[in-house]
Amino acid sequence: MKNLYLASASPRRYELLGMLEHPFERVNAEIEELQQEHEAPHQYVVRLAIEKAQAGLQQVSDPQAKVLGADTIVVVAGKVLEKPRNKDHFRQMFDQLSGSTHQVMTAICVATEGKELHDLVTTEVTFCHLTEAEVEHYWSTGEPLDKAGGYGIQGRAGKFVQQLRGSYFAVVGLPLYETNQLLQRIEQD
Ligand SMILES: Cc1cn([C@H]2C[C@H](O)[C@@H](COP(=O)(O)OP(=O)(O)OP(=O)(O)O)O2)c(=O)[nH]c1=O
Repeated sequence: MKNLYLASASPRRYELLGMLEHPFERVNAEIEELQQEHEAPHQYVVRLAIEKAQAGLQQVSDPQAKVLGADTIVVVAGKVLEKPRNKDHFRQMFDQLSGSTHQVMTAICVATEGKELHDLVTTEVTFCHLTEAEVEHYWSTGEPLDKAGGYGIQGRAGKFVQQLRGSYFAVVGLPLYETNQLLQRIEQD
């Protein structure tokens, strides 16, 4: 596959897309991430993935470009948890995550000149009950800062996960199977 671009600054997405073994370049796609009133979480995450792919497409001058955008959110009891702004915000988030099941939604979108395909992957994750000391310690590692829901399943938060139903890679930021399928479909259509 040629002319593939990844519209993401996420080091995780860069590494994961590399596993699909298609050569690609990175392109900048800064967009505003703000959930609108009355916008359901699944609509929100899909909209962001589409906006990232389209913003990336604007950046490249390649008419054959296929631009991949993705977005990940954590949803607890219907509410979206974004990246933690500070320690208090992080504590509030972990109050909800500790000892319960939440959803991680990752949307992906591939945009070309004139075509756009997207998909949504939802994974259920159950966290064990965490003590205040564990939550404090996890914050002090710095790992929560740049991650939706304030945790990295691929890192120190892996040990909090009692159960996962769905795609591990989608939780980390890029569902490998679904992304590969989307790239194949855009080639064929
Ligand atoms: C839940 C979870 C999220 N994350 C990460 C994936 C995403 O990088 C990030 C969610 O934020 P996003 O806004 O989806 O992505 P981003 O800002 O990191 O990068 P870009 O918009 O440029 O593509 O959280 C993990 O690494 N591990 C996890 O277990």
